[in-house]
Amino acid sequence: MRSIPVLSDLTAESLADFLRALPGVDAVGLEARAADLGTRSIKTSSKSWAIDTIIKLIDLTTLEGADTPGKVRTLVSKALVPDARDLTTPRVAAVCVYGDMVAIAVEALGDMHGDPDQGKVSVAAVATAFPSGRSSLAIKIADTQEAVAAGADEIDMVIDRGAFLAGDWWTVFQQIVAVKEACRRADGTHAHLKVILETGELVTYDNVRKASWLAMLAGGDFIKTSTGKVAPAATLPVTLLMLEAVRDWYAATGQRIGVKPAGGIKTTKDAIKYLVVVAETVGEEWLVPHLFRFGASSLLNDVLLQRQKLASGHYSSADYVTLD
Ligand SMILES: O=C[C@H](O)COP(=O)(O)O
Repeated sequence: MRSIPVLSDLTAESLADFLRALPGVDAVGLEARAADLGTRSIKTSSKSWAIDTIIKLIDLTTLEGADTPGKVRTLVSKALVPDARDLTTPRVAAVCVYGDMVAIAVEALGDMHGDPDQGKVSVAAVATAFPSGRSSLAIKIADTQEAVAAGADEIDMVIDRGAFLAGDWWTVFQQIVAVKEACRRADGTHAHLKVILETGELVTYDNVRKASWLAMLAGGDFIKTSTGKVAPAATLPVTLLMLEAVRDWYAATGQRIGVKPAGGIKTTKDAIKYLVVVAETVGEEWLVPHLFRFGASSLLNDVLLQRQKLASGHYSSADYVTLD
């Protein structure tokens, strides 16, 4: 890996040179590595640890046009107390909502609003004309600033896939830089920026690798696979590829970037595969809320069923957890 260019030194040309020089992805090798890691089993004694780790890493998500304040308050209740019959169940990392629902989520969290590494629950807001990303930069910046002003701790922005696929990497880069700046608060701190690549629209693994590096070069704190609105959403090979980019970035810069697979992860079994891929690629130290998240709307329900089964030896009745 060549040395990493400094953000302020980058130009359209040097960015393009850097991205073009990234090695091509061996698709067969990548998929074989992901398949191999995905079939590894974990010890029964590790299952309880895995289940609680998954819960602590979930961004519990509702991103529907029909979201109401009541639905967001219910989501927050579930984030805080995932299982009212077992108060040893950990909290999720964050709730993830549209920007206009941030204030509702913040209010509902009250004193428990805060850093998931401290056992509290953050508020993540999707922004920048989610999910399409089709609006002017001014609108994207305003969208971000409004969510941050309302109390969002994290901004999940979408990249401009149209610009990316047209080869206009510089526009994508500049937009991420501008949105990162819009994440800044008056006190100098900034909301964490997750950059959604929407890998299901990027066509090739080479593009996923380029977009990952582009997002990191532009200052993204996290790289996230998908909006959940486009198929395919998160896959194991794509997540592995993004983790490898993060690993190489860390080796070159000493800076740890987070990864968030999102969309379509619904079962504990699948989530455990992701834990194995993380542990084997970047190490278990990445399995903390500020470095890894699952973006998921229904995964928590399955994880709670598995947790109850592990504790009691049998499944609880089907209506034990909420299914929406
Ligand atoms: O970012 C999270 C996704 O929108 C959730 O997708 P999902 O409903 O398939 O779990």
